[in-house]
Amino acid sequence: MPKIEATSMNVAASKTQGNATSPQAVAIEARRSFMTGLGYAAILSAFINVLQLTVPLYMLQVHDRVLNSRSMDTLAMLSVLAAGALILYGILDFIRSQVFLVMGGRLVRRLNEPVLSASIRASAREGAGKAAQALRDLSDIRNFLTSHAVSAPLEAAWSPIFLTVLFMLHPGFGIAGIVSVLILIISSVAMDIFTRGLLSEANKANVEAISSIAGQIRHAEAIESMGMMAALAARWRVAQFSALHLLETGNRRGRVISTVTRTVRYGMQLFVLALGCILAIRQEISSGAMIAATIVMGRLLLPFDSVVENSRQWIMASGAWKRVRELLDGEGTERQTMPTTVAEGDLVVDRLIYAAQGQDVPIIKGISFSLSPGEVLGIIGPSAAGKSTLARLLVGIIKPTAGGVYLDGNSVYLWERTSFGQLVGYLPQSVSLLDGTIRENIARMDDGDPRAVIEAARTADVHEMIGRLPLGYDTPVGDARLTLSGGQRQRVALARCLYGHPRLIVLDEPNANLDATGEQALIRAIRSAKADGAIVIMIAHRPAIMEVADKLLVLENGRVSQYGPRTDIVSPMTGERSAPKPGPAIAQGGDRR
Ligand SMILES: Nc1ncnc2c1ncn2[C@@H]1O[C@H](COP(=O)(O)OP(=O)(O)OP(=O)(O)O)[C@@H](O)[C@H]1O
Repeated sequence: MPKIEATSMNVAASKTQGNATSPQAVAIEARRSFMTGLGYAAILSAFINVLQLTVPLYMLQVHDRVLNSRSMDTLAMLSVLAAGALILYGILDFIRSQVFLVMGGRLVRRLNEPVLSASIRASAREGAGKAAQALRDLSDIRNFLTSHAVSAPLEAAWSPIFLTVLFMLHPGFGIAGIVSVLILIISSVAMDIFTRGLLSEANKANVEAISSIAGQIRHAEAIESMGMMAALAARWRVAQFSALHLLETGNRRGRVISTVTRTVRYGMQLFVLALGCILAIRQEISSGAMIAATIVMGRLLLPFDSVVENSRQWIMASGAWKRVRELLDGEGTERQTMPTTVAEGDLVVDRLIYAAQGQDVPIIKGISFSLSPGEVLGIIGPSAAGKSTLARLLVGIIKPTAGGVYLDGNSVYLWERTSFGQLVGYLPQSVSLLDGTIRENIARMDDGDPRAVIEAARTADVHEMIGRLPLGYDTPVGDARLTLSGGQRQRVALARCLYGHPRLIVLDEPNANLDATGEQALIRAIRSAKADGAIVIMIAHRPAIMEVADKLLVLENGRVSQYGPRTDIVSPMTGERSAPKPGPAIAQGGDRR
């Protein structure tokens, strides 16, 4: 999504740009706020656990006091107390659920925009489709925080309350409780050891498989027309197979452990009942104590069982959080946060070198040139010479490995993105419109001033075409809709590029889909931008539009082979030489790899 990056069309992302908080700081703050919420929930859980003793204590009292004394007053008083305690329990349980709800909502609200911006940037940088996964991860984390799985460990942490009550009822119950808890803790550790790795791998494989297929589905026309469906389905099966295999193995192991755990839990409850029975027969405890101990034992073991049962959700949620953190940590704080909205000066490309991540051989191998406002530069060269990479460097999407691109003295890469977007128009090689109306697309996904929208459309010579559409400027467009032809899309994208009189315009093959009329309109648009004082850089294979260029730069294998006034350059396309002249030194800085 390079064009989004370059023109900062994303309103949501843009709003985070203005404040100085780094994505990492937001993530740390979100985590801290989560831990604070967890602290409150833990305190509430202590009271909730105490109040869970209401039913066993009520039973104990009814059995031991009311049945012996046959006192209705005592029963009424105990019932009122128990009802009050249960109401309080309900209220606290509700408040605890709200704490998790608020925590989940707050976490998502805080991280939504940084994660969206980071996803867009990661996609622009690395073409990483899986960056979009982070947004799904955030939603999964929120769902996890509102599920029961999250509170189980907090309840388990307060198990000493129940153990104390069991010891008070009889030491035998207490010892049975400790043994049961130890067995369940061993179960949950075993669960973690035997399933965590598999489930994390399965989750990772699944995320990668879905990201990859989601990317392929976008090319539905090619898949359908050229019968690639079967081959694609086979690849999908293979990708899914490995994820499913890991998932099934992990789940099977988990199922065995949780079945054993549950059986142990029920067994220990029965044991406590039998023990209570023996103690009651020996008259060491009352029958009420026997029943109360059974219930307390059930309450003691339930959260441990729940921890084992829900461990998969914990593993998935921690995987999701890890991916979100990695995305935000990879963001870096290298962009400036101060908006700069003025750029009256030259564009200077200074000894620019760019090597893709993990590649030793640079794509751009030391380029230098400069352009003044009102100058138009045409970049030509064979396929894979590095023209589009240079265009992406010129609009600050990717970070130079060495050297830099400066507009009015400011680095285009470091520039705060929203203000930079207002000064820049970029038409990427593969044009895509965003989901929204034509008006919104031209106005860079804002409502935009209608006069400015129409002015940009007129300059791109697309105003009349839009007028003939059923809904005019309100016509919905986007990659998913086939409302416009390739040429029409390119011209709407050109209008978006020209919107707001940008100072720097970079056009990557702007005439690729245009007919002769469209090409003439494009030439008029470039002349108008030039007259307006903009710096225009255009990349083209077809020579027709180069007539509007003041200078030409011939790029070959990442190096400038010729640079100078248009009339002096030998065209690699036609082989014509207007006025022979060697490429000037300014066009050949940096190293020569
Ligand atoms: N992210 C990347 N990782 C690795 N190699 C890359 C990356 N981006 C571009 N390249 C390589 O850099 C070279 C230049 O690519 P680029 O798209 O800039 O060429 P181009 O001159 O615009 O080509 P064309 O005229 O065909 O569009 C190509 O060999 C391409 O494979």
